[in-house]
Amino acid sequence: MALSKPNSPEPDPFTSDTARGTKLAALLRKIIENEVQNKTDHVHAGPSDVADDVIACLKDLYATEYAHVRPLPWCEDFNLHLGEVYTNLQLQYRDHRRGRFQDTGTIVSLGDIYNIRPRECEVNFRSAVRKIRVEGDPGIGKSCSCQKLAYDWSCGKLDRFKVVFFLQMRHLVGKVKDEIFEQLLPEDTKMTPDQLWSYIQENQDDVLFILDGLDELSQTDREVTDVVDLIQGKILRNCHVLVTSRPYQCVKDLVNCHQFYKIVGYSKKNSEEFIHKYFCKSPESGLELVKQIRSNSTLSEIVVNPLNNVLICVVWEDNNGKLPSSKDELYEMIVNAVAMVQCTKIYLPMEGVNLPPAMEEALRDLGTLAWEGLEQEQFQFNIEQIQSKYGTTADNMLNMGLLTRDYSFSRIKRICYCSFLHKTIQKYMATHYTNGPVCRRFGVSDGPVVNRELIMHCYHEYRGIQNRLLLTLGEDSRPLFERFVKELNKAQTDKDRNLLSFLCIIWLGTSCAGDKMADIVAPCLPEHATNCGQRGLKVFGYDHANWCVGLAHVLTFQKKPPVVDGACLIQHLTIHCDRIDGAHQEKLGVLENALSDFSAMRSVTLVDTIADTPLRTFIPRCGTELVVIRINNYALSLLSLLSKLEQLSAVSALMKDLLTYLIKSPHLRGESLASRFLCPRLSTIEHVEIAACTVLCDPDERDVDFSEYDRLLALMIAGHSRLRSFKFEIGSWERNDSQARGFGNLTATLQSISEHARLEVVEFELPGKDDLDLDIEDDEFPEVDLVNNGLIPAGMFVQDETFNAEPMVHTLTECVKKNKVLRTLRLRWRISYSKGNMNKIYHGECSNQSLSSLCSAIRENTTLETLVVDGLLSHSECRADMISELLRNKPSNYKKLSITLSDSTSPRV
Ligand SMILES: Nc1ncnc2c1ncn2[C@@H]1O[C@H](COP(=O)(O)OP(=O)(O)OP(=O)(O)O)[C@@H](O)[C@H]1O
Repeated sequence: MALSKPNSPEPDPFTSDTARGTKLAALLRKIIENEVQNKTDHVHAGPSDVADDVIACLKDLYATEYAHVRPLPWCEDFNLHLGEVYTNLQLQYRDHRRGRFQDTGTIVSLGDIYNIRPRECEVNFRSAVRKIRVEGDPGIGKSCSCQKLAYDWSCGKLDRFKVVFFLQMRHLVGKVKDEIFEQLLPEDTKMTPDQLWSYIQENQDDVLFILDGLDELSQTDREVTDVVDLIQGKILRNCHVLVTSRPYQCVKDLVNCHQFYKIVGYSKKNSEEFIHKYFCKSPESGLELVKQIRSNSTLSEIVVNPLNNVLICVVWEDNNGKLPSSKDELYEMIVNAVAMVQCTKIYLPMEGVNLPPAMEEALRDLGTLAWEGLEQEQFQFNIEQIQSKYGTTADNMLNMGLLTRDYSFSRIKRICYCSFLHKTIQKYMATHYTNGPVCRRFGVSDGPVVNRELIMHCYHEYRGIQNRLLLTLGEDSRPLFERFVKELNKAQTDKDRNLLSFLCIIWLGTSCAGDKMADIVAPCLPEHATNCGQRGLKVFGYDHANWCVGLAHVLTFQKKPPVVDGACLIQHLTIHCDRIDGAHQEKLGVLENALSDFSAMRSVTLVDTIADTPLRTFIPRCGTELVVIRINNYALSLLSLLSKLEQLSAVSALMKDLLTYLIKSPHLRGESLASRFLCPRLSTIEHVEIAACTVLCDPDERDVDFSEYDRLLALMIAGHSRLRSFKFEIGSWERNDSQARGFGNLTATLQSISEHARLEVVEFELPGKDDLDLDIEDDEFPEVDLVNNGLIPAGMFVQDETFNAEPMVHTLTECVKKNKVLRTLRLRWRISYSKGNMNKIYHGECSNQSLSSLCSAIRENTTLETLVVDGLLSHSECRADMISELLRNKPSNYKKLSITLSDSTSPRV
């Protein structure tokens, strides 16, 4: 370390002093000489001597002040010594290659991470591990573990490091170099910040920085500090850093850390061990508490969290064996106890068992403070601001004990601030002690009717805040959801009910604990769920994905028996697919999982499926009777529709394969097994409707012959053995390739229909022409002449194509002969001209003999009630006569019988 030389002595100002001044001069000289001597001593002390001084100061600090935790910071005399109460925790290690957390076994405190003796082959690897990230939920013991690590070092248990700096991120306001002095060292430290920094630079491998609570570093401080550079190795790259934060926070800053641990709290054994340590002076009481906790599953879960565990001990101790059954109840008891103590202190008489109004008011204002803090992710509050905002109530708020007063760590600029004694208590206060602010951001009011306008306004105006709040509160937003349900029950019209249920599901999907709160919302939702936005509500894109997640939570809850008596299940689903962004694959996966075995869903309507809409996500594998696919606003790509159809049949094809496999496996006693378990899971879809206004060919894809559709339609019909009705409607074909045939040849489909045992209604409505998008040369199609000759309307080109309808007429005949369940069969090929396009119009041809066979089959069929065949065959005198003859002697079972021929006088090119 480079040390500067002492300055040469200044000329003596006192040599010619008068006698009166001689005494004073001598005194001053002595002072100056002492000062110079001090400086010289200091400068002559070696670097390691002064470093030893810093190390001694740090060890002293960690062994005294930092050796205690104060679980209830408002109780100054309630300190627990780490050496007595620290209890092992469970840590998990994240395997970088697999990306999953695994139990660590031997690592039960942060010190163990450094004390593991590396195997020889790992030495190099371990020395490269310098930046360690530790995450954990609130109250799980991150700070406590950091304190213990520093404490252990002060006791000589971590001698692998010469120096350990423990910095709390919420107090960090400047560069690390200065913060070490601000937070940790006394004013008379023998080193300057620059000297200590040089020492650290020269001894990097021997220095450990413990950085606690990176998530608590404010945005403003983040801009001035270099702590993130330290974590990322941009400065002091060979120093060791252990940094803690709450889960999923500051991910970007921490992503390159070499190792990643998660603290998951106490094991059952640890939590009991802590209780015994806590009650070491009254072991029977500890034993009784352990017994009570063991018999209460909610409490057993709660005490995994060390903060909750110590609070339960306190409540148990203070309440003579009365125990809360949930975290909310526990906090309620604590808050009550704290408020009561305050009343006693300030001689405020209780009103029976109730708190006096002044104290109630203070609690409500604390709720408001808590809420406003959460809204801005603020956990520390300026005391002066509280005093000026809350006036006379401020004293009670500040002194009650729910807020801890603290000074900023800086010893130079001391600011007094306060914070809730724990962040989870801030959340609890925000949701329990305020009727106003939280609900107000969601438009939920105390009025007797739903204020629809207000709810929509809040959604538009405060969606960001709503989002943040739901994420921050987690399961603590239960009371908020209870309010939503109250509002839902107030709804008098379907419009209001639909709006509120839609938003409730979105909010559930936004919350990080939506799965745990679905029980509140699910019983009150209507039977029909849809993500169709309400008039006037502009739904944010990501909220459709949140809605999918929320719906998944509701369905998962509704699947579990026993569902609340009288509560209805969601039975109909309408999804506007174009609003769900395919980028949210993960969220769609959550819905697919929940929906796949949800047997109560009777109908699914998919509106405006787009190219990447996965049908399987939205159609349960069992129970659903009706599937409707309706494309209103989009011209659908041909191949996309093909793939949709394939998926739809794949659902049941898979089941069929499984069934066949089981039936063929004698050792499984397949048949009975299959009928008991698999048959009910076989596709239960009874009705399918697919309607698209326009089918387009993707410019990059090849056009496909209609026979490709025919094959898939046939497959689908055969795959859905319980199908009772099938409707398929396409407005128009738009094609690039004039060679590919668009006319609906339904040979395979009709074959499949004729063999189907249940199908009663089949309706096809298809275009009898293609709209071809061709580059038409003027001389090839002299439009003007045609128009002038009055053959076609202006701007339209028509090309006729003859189509061999013989096979289709034959299969139709077979179908009408064979099938005895079909009641309605409509096959329509419409021709409507569109301006400006080249139209290729199909004219079906077949022999008179085939048509005659069809007419006979129609006459002999006794089960059909409606038969319409429209535009399949082109006009000829003979065909027209045969059909008139049939219609004149219409058999009595037909309510409607109609066969029309396409117009032979269509304009010709
Ligand atoms: N290992 C432990 N042994 C004994 N008590 C513990 C332990 N860990 C935590 N505690 C108790 O739980 C309380 C809360 O723990 P701590 O403050 O470390 O949580 P945290 O994870 O840092 O929370 P936050 O994220 O809110 O800062 C401590 O004050 C202490 O009383």
